[in-house]
Amino acid sequence: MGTVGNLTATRAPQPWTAPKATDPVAATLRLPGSKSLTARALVLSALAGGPSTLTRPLRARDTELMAGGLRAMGAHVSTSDDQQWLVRPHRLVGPAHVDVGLAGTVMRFVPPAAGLAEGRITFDGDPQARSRPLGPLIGALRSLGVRIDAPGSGSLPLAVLGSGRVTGGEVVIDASASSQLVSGLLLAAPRFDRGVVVRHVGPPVPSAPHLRMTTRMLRAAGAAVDDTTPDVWVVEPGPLTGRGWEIEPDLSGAVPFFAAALVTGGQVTLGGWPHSSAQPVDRLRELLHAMGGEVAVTTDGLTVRGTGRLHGLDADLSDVSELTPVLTALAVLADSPSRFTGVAHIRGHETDRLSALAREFTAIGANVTELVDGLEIRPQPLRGGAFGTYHDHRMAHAAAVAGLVVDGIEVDDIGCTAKTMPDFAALWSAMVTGSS
Ligand SMILES: O=C(O)C1=C[C@@H](OP(=O)(O)O)[C@@H](O)[C@H](O)C1
Ligand SMILES: C=C(OP(=O)(O)O)C(=O)O
Repeated sequence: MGTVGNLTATRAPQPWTAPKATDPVAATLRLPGSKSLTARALVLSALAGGPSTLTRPLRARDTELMAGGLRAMGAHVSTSDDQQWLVRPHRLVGPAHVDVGLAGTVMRFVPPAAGLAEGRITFDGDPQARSRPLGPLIGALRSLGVRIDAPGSGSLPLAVLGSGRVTGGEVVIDASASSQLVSGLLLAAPRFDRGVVVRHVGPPVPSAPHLRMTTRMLRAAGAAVDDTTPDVWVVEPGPLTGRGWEIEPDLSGAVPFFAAALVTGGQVTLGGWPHSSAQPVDRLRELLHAMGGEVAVTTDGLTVRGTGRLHGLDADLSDVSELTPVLTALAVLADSPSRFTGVAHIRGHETDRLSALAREFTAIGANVTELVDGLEIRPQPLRGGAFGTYHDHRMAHAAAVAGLVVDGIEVDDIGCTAKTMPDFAALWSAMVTGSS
């Protein structure tokens, strides 16, 4: 295990030996709600004109921090019922402090909303959060009329000195480091005096499906949004309405479980899957199909079946970059090489994922080479050993997938999966032992 950056543990790391599968997995799972849908629903609800509910939200570190941040600024957010959270908007006021943890959603979605608060709202998070890109958002907010104190200029910590209103208008931003820089601006924009016109200039913006999720949810909350011109998003000023949000199961969180179906030649069904999804299920279907799996939506849910074959592939993963760690785990176990590109920006995710994946998989015998914007993987036999997570939940998922077929993969800190799925280890073990 290595270290990346200046890490300070906030809780005792919990080592975990990834369970090996003795049989093909066969499971029907109920997994928690989508992080991305829950985060957006919380922000839109806090900025709405009336109360909202979130049904089957994700309760995990990232979404608890989002609820906590909005609450600290004055919104009434009740999360006591696991099945339904209630948000009653209230005038947003400082002084308040928002702990962003390591959540990109909190650090990029809440500062634009804080511009609408009256008073000083401070933001900071885990040590690793200070290396995640924030500069373009700080610059954009300043040019939209928000006063910000940011000693690091491009990173946390920062303070938003809200005046209770944001002028808004036209802004140019380089959002190649994260789609969240745009999503954050758009989510608060209906409440800006002049709305917003966001124009991206720079290398491509990643994660297009997450931007479509943002515009879709804004429209569902009553906002007028035009995203017909590539790299330009227009949000008109106007009220947001409170409403009931049905949160879908988290597709990205389900992917390690689906990967288990491919690796073991088994079958995993994700129950509660909606007929029409805001998550990139078609892209996932293409990728898993190309790697040898079969994906079907039935009345039982979203089912992935392994065929006993696991192939490598060349793919641009920019649309689904958060899947890179688990797809890398599949690729190291495949029968042919893989090349993943288009994901330079994941060096700014929870950790530098390209470097962490190359280092940790190499340490257990794999041949994984870093590219500027991706990874090259040539399958060869693996061995057990320590696997470092760098506080990154998806590194832990990747290790768990490899551990299905490799004895003795020791994950240094399985607790980091609490970021998006506090029960990951228990759900995983239940699937592997056949008790789910
Ligand atoms: O808006 C969102 O909910 C997200 C957008 C994506 O961020 P990037 O565009 O930074 O990859 C994704 O990777 C992240 O997990 C969630
Ligand atoms: C990149 C991720 O998270 P965040 O929302 O913190 O950016 C992720 O969950 O893979």
